[in-house]
Amino acid sequence: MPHQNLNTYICAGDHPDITEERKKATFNTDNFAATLWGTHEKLERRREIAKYVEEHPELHDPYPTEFMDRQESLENVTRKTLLWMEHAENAIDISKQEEGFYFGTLITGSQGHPLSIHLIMAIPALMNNADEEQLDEWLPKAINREFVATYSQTELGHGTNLSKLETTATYDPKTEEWILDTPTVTATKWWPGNLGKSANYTVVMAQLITHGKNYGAHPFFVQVRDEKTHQPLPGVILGDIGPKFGMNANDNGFMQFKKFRIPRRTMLMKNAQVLPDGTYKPPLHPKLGYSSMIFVRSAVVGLMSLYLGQAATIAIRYSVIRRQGEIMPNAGEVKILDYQTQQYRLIPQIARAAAFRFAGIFALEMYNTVIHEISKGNMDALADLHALASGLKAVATFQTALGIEQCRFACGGHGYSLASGLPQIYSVAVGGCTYEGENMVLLLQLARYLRKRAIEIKSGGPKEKPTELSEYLFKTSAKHSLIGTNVSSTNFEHVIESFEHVARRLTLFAHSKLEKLEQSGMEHEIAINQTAVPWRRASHAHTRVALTRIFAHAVQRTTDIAVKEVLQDLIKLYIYYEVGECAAELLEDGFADGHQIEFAKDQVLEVLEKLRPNAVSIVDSFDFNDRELNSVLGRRDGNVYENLLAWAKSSPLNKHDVMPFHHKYLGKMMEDAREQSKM
Ligand SMILES: CCCCCCCCCCCCCCCCCCCCCC(=O)SCCNC(=O)CCNC(=O)[C@H](O)C(C)(C)COP(=O)(O)OP(=O)(O)OC[C@H]1O[C@@H](n2cnc3c(N)ncnc32)[C@H](O)[C@@H]1OP(=O)(O)O
Ligand SMILES: Cc1cc2nc3c(=O)[nH]c(=O)nc-3n(C[C@H](O)[C@H](O)[C@H](O)COP(=O)(O)OP(=O)(O)OC[C@H]3O[C@@H](n4cnc5c(N)ncnc54)[C@H](O)[C@@H]3O)c2cc1C
Repeated sequence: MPHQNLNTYICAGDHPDITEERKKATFNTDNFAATLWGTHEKLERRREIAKYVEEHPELHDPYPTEFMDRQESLENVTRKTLLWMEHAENAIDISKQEEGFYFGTLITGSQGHPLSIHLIMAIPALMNNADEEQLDEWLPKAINREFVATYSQTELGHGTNLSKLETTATYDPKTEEWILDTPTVTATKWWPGNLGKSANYTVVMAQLITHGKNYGAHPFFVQVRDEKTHQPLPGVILGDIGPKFGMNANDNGFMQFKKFRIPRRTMLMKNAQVLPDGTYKPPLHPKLGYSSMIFVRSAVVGLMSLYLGQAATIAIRYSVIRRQGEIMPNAGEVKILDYQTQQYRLIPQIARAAAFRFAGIFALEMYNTVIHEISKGNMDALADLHALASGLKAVATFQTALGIEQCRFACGGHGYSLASGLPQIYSVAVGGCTYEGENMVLLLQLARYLRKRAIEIKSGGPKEKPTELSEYLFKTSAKHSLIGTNVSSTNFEHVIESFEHVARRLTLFAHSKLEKLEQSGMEHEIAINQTAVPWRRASHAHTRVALTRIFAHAVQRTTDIAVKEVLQDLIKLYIYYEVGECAAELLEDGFADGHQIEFAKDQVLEVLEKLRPNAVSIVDSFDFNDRELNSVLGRRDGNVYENLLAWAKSSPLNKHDVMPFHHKYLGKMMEDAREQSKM
């Protein structure tokens, strides 16, 4: 029997259709929100921070940013970023990263801001690559914002293949300086966020050459603009790369160096060093310089949960106030969420958002543990972390992008309007498929890891104790999948074991294909490329196992019984939906049969029906406020139509009833035509 008022958002003045939904909640939305955000205290802090932002109008946009041109939006977001920093001491506990991130997001929005890369990449890059003396010099200034830094790695000609970056840093022992140079057009740095106009310092990845030998790409910390005039320094050419698909409040830039000289100690020397005489000292691990990329990859998984959760919140709220068509003739128009197809499109997105939330927390915790171990000289877990972060980043960003598009489609015509907020969320989220390692490339990095495990399996077992998320690779499967034979609404172990079977089989399949090609005389690298598609499948399957295991642990740990019940419904949906996604792979070796796939599909429909009454309350539990959602369709009060009209009226085009150029063109055209017809 549903309880009254378990959804803590019920308010007078809300659209009656959305209030009716909230009254159906079977759980307390604050308790669910506390599970997602960590604790009740953290949830309370979110709300206090949001209230602070509401109460300070100077932190708001003067009018919708959708109506601004690029220069206006850059100026607006820069103004707000400064206010974010000024107000931080009053509004948040600045020692807590998540409070800073939330406060910043509420103020600056989702399209980027001038400190985006300074905070997300430049500071982590300094922390991971600068030695103690360098850190003492630069880190306090970076935190104090005495300069704005970015991270310049990608070039016009190369992004993925770091080994072929063309920017050079050639050491001159006579002056103890590096000479930075952009030898070709394709060596131009291209993409770094905030490099175009905002940043005056940057980490630069360049080929390190000393005594005539190239030691590969290494990080340098370089001043590129005058601290007073902000003009590019002589020998540095800088600019903005122009409008993009999204993130247009971010000035992604280009940069060229013309034999630009910088001191020896601008090379970041925590890992590798070059002595004054030019002697090169290699790092303990060749990939230590890539650590800040792993940080962002880990953080992006949680970020995707926010984007997908926001899109699902918008689409689900809208789907209960939008009425269109009838299910029973003459029974009145139904809420579009009552259509099974609408539920099938939207509710799995909530389940995925929850899965990415828990995986994001897991990945960042693992990152922190591994970096701590590295600081003690222990590199053992770096490869595991790189593999896991690569797989999770690739799968979460891809599925988030697809999921947001589903949410947009599900809102019909209004989803296509920027008033819905959905195109903006999509355009930002889909960037995650490319930045910080293109997804396919990252899945192939995970495949390298799986290949090593396949070799170990073939030679009798793991060389070292496998991680919790890879030990299944060394086990043997049951003869036949147990999907549907051990039906319990709360235990999905048998389904996860089926996913493990698929991942193990696809890994061994790709490996045996590779071996066969090699045995036929094909070179190893060519054979790797000839088996890349099977390896990609194995990587995706392995990541599915990780996502489901992490989700299942999180559900197990949940203590609030009513919340746990909803999470159990969500994981059930997540897991059986995934069975549908990998049905071909379960069937192709006969591990599962058609009845079992049919069973899983039925489970999806059954649990969708069960989740339907709780749908609004579940998205309410993500606890996004209207400022964060920036969506007329996703308004918490459900009053969509009058606000769509108000939004359209605020369009600058509607300042004039007649456009100033009307009589010059269309007016004249019609007038001329009328005159002519009289002749
Ligand atoms: C107030 C406070 C507020 C606080 C706020 C705090 C905020 C906090 C919240 C933050 C929210 C986030 C917001 C985001 C916003 C978006 C911003 C957008 C940013 C976008 C930035 C970028 O976009 S920046 C450029 C990234 N550009 C790449 O990402 C290139 C990819 N390209 C590669 O990454 C390499 O090119 C590639 C392929 C590995 C091959 O590298 P390669 O050729 O050197 O290596 P090989 O493939 O030959 O592999 C040789 C062996 O190295 C192993 N290995 C390789 N990598 C390894 C590694 N990392 N660690 C360990 N091991 C590694 C491998 O596993 C092999 O191991 P083995 O031999 O044992 O198999
Ligand atoms: C919004 C955004 C923000 C960014 N911010 C920054 C930043 O702050 N700093 C920075 O330095 N860079 C930044 N970048 C650049 C980004 O990191 C690169 O675009 C990304 O790493 C991909 O590299 P690429 O563009 O060279 O793509 P490519 O490598 O050229 O990829 C093109 C295609 O080739 C395929 N491909 C490439 N190599 C392989 C391979 N080995 N095997 C199989 N397929 C392959 C890819 O899968 C893809 O399909 C940003 C990019 C975006 C979109």
